[in-house]
Amino acid sequence: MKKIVIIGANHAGTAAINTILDNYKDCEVTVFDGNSNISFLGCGMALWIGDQISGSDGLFYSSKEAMENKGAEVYMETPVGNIDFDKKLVSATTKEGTTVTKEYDRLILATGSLPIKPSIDGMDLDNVQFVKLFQNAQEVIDKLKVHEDIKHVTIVGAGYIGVELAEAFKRKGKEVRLIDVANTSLSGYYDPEFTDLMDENLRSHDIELRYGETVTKIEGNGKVERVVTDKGSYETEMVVMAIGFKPNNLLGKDHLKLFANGAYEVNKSQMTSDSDVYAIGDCATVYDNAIQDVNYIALATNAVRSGIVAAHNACGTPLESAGVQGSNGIRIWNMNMVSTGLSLTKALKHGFNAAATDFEDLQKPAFIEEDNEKVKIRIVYDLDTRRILGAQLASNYDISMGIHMFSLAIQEKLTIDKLKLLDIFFLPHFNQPYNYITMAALQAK
Ligand SMILES: Cc1cc2nc3c(=O)[nH]c(=O)nc-3n(C[C@H](O)[C@H](O)[C@H](O)COP(=O)(O)OP(=O)(O)OC[C@H]3O[C@@H](n4cnc5c(N)ncnc54)[C@H](O)[C@@H]3O)c2cc1C
Ligand SMILES: NC(=O)C1=CN([C@@H]2O[C@H](COP(=O)(O)OP(=O)(O)OC[C@H]3O[C@@H](n4cnc5c(N)ncnc54)[C@H](O)[C@@H]3O)[C@@H](O)[C@H]2O)C=CC1
Repeated sequence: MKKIVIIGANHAGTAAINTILDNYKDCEVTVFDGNSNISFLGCGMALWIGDQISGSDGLFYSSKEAMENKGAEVYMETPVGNIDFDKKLVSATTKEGTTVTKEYDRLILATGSLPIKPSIDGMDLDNVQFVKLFQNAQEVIDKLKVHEDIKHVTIVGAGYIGVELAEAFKRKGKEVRLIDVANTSLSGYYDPEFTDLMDENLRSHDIELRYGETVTKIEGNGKVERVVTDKGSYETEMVVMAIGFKPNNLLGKDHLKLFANGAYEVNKSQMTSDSDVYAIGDCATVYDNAIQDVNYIALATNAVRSGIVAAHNACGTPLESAGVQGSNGIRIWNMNMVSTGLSLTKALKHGFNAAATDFEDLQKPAFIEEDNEKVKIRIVYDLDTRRILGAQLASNYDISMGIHMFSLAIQEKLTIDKLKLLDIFFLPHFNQPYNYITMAALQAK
């Protein structure tokens, strides 16, 4: 029996565990997780806080029992404190204080990420919240219920979590302020032509936007009373920190090769610099097809795929990841935005001789008078190689499926010219004969 130990049983860990248990009967699987729950979908947090779903039950898709029923030995609330990589031993302490030591043939690290915590005064005041775990969301919801004096919430970080939570708190009837060091929301994913649309959307729902400001301290008397930035001081009763994740590399940082931000560097088989150790999900790097190099992109989708890849390799079936494009999407009130690969801003920063081709039109012919919305598209490409580097779409119409084609185009190194005469079907219920993808591609220089 091959002994496989998996540390971390959230999205990446669960995918690896299930892949092993479903496909390899000759493996002994031991799982450790420091938390009390498995597979919490953080993507549902804003929906839960904003009362758009009835509760948190549907936000889990696996459990200790489900894994045990398939044959795994699962230790919950049992953080691993030490790994002896030479002797291949993992040691953890249970909630009751017992030490469990397990030997491994292959180890899979799925320890995820931790929210970035700025070193500023006031971080330990009451009502300064982080939003990563199920328990974090529960705490926010409980506080809003109990403390009716929390009328104003300030969110630091206008990335994906910050923007989604701005809508959620507004739906809860709170006054909401969004602060970011960047000059727009979602600056890591979209160009200003798109983020301007989102900011207009946020402003029209009375979200106070404070961009280009750095929070220098949080003040209060036991609990939060105001946030102070390099440009002003603002009264508030709750501060939510959402300024990104850092990889949780605590267990392997002194033994394994690390990426610039501390993530475990892995090859396309998810193998680390120690050939018996794999790393998956938010604690590991990805191969980014847009820049054609190793990168760090923390997304649940990457976590799941990397878990599947590592599981097969750890059990002896060679399988390589196809790489990723960082495809992502967001819906705020009725506005949908999706992107993949590089924005023009990012492409230029990476040194590409990049250009963008834009087009805006109705989704369907103008004679369709109902359920027909404007769509804005941008395709980013390399003027030297003609390779497609990224795409962005925005609309009140659900254009989400459109981005997958661009994801594949980047993965397969397609040129913008190949897109110009691509066979795209037409039916007035869906689109136009001169549809915006063709039109944007035809206009490329
Ligand atoms: C609010 C929010 C919304 C999000 N929305 C989306 C979305 O819409 N789409 C998307 O693709 N992504 C989204 N993400 C990102 C996504 O949740 C992460 O990319 C994903 O959780 C990564 O999964 P993971 O299993 O690698 O790591 P994690 O989810 O961080 O899990 C790591 C696990 O390891 C355990 N662990 C850590 N250290 C130890 C130890 N020493 N011993 C034992 N166990 C340990 C932890 O308890 C945890 O269970 C969102 C994240 C948040 C917070
Ligand atoms: N829809 C989706 O796909 C979602 C994905 N996620 C993923 O989860 C991860 C974490 O999300 P976020 O925390 O929102 O990270 P993020 O990277 O999306 O956004 C962080 C934001 O914080 C800002 N920032 C950084 N330092 C700051 C500081 N000191 N003060 C003020 N602002 C600062 C950045 O400019 C950026 O806008 C990301 O990888 C994200 O992609 C999260 C939610 C939804």
